[in-house]
Amino acid sequence: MAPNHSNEENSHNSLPCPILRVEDYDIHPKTGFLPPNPPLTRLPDLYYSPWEQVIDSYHDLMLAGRLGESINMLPILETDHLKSIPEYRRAFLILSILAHGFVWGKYEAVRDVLPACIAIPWVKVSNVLEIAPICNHAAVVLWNWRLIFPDAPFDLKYDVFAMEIYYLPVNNSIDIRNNFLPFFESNLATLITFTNTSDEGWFYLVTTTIEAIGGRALNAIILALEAVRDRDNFKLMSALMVICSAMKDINETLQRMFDKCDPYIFYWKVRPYLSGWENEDRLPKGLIYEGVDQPDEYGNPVYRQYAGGSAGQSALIQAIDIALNVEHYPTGVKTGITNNKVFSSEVKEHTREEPNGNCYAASSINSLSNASSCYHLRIQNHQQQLEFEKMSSNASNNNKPQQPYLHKIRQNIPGPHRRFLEDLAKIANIRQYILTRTKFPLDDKVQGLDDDDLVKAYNDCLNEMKNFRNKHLQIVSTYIVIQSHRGGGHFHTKNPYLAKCPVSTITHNTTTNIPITAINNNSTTNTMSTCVSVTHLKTKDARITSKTITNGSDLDLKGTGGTNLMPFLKQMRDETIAKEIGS
Ligand code: HEM
Repeated sequence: MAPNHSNEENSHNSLPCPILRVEDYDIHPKTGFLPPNPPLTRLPDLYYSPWEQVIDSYHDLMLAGRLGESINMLPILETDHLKSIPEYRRAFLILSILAHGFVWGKYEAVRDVLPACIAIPWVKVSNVLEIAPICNHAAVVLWNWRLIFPDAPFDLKYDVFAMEIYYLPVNNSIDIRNNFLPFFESNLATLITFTNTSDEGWFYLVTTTIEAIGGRALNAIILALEAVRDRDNFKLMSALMVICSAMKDINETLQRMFDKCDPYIFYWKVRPYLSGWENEDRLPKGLIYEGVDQPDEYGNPVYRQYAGGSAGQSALIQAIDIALNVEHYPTGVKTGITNNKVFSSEVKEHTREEPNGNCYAASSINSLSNASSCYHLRIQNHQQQLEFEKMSSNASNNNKPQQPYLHKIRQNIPGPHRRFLEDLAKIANIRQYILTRTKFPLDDKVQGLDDDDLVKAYNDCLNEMKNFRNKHLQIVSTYIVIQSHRGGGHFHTKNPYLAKCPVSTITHNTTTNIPITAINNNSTTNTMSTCVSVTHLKTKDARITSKTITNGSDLDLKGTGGTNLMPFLKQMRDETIAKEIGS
C-alpha cells in the first residue's frame, strides 16, 4: 500500500490524514524498527536443515578449521521454500554468518570466492529484503535476538544495581534478591554470533535494546509532524519531550556497552568478522559471488564490493536526525549555524577543530562553495535563520543525505525502513515551523506555553543527540582507537598475506597498555620510565597505517564503511550542535 503523505495544506481538511503511517514501513508503534515478536530461531521447513546444521556446529567447525570444508559441501538450495518475511530474515542472518565465517575464517587464509551454495541464495534473499548481500546491522541486531523467558518482558535491565545488592549484609540481601532481583536481570539473548563470546552477544543486545527504545521516538516524530500540520503547539511540545526522553534512555543504554563487552575482544576477535569487502586491504578487489555474476567481457570473474556491518547502519539515528533537520556533509566540509551565526567553510582534511572554536559567517549562498570566504553577518532573529537555511538547502539541490557514508549505508537498510527515511525527509519541517512561530497564539498562553518553550524542547532533543554522539565517540575511542594501538590480536597468524606484513615498534604504558603517544602527545618523557617497548604486528586487518603507529594519531583509522573515523564522527557531532536555535 502506498504511504499516505500529507502536508500543511491538509490541515484545513475536516478529517486530517495521518502524516505517515509507520505500519506502511514495517515499523512497529512500540518497538520501532525492531520486529515486535522475537525473530525465528530456526527455519521451519526441513528443506533448510543443511544450513541450520552448519549453524548448530558453527563454532566447533570454526575451531577445528573445518567450517570452509562444511560450507563447500552444502547443496545449492532454492529460496522458494521460504514463506514469510521472518523466514527470509532468518535465512539472511544464517547466510551472512556463514559467508563472513567462510571468507575470514579463523587462523586461516582469507578466501576471495564465495561458493555458489551461499552466494546464490544470499543474493536472492537480499533482493527480497531489499538489502545488499553483506552482513549488516539489521541481520545481527534487529533479527538476531530471543527472550530467555518467553513470557517475561523484553528487557536489558540495569543489573549493576542488582550487583550492589550482593554487597549488602547477607540477611538483608536474601530478601531483597528474592523480591526484586528478577526486575534487574536481562531477559535477552542473541541467536547467532561469530565468536561464541558473551562480549559479542552484549555488543548486539545493547544495540537491539536501543532500537527498541527508539520505537517511542519514531512514534513521537509522527505525532510532532501531525502537531506541526495542525499547528498544535502543546502536542508538539509533548512529542519533542518524548523524543528527548527516548534519547536520554538510549544514551544510558549506550553507556552500558562497557558493562559486558570487552574492548579487546570486540576489536581483535569480533570486529574482523563484521568486515566487508570494500576498501578492505585483505580483499582489495572485493569478493567473487560464485554462480551469481557472469564473467566480464574478457572472461574475468566479477568482484563485488560492499561495506561490512556497523551500528552506523541504524535507521533510527538517521530518522531522528532527519526529523530534527540535522544535516550532514562530506567529512571536511562544514556548513551550518551556531549561536545565531552562519558559518560555511571547507576545512582541510584532518582539521579537527574549528579555529577559535567559533563559526564563520557567509553573506550569500554563493559563499557556500567558497572555501576562503569569511563574512560577519550576524543572524538577528529566527526569520533570518530560516531564510538562510532555505537558501542553503536550495543550493545543495536537496540532494540528501550529502554525507557519502550515510548515503552508501542506505543499501544496508531494509527496503521499507529506507523508504521511511526518504519519505520522512520530504516532509520533516519541525525546525522550520519552530523558527517561524516564535510568538505563540493566545491558546498556547492559556495552556501555559511560553514563547521559548518550543525552542527549548527542540534544543533539548538536539542536546541529547549531541550527548549520544559524544558518548559514541568515547566508545569508538576505547573500542577501536586505543585497541588498534594495543596490538596482540592474532586473527590470521597463519595467513600468508599477513606473514609478509612489516613489523613496527611502539612504546606502551605497562599498566594501561595504551601507547604513550595516545595518552599525551606532548609529555611522553615523564612516563617513559614506566614503559617497555613491545613489538607490534602492523596488521592490515587492524586497519593501522604506518602513520598511526609512528605518530600515535587516530587520523588514519578507518571505520567499517571506510570512513575517516574520528574526523567523520566529530563532524557528525558538530553538525548536530550547529542546529541549535539561538534564543
Ligand atoms: C562497541 C561499540 C561501537 C563501536 C566500536 C562503534 C563504531 C562505529 C564506527 C567505526 C562508526 C563509523 C562508521 C563506520 O565506518 O562504520 C560508527 C558510526 C555510527 N555508529 Fe557506532 N559503534 C558502536 C556502537 C554503536 C551503537 C550501540 C550505536 C547505536 C545505534 C551506534 C550508532 C552509530 C551511528 C548512528 C553511526 C553513524 C555516525 C553518527 O550518526 O554519528 N554505534 N560506529
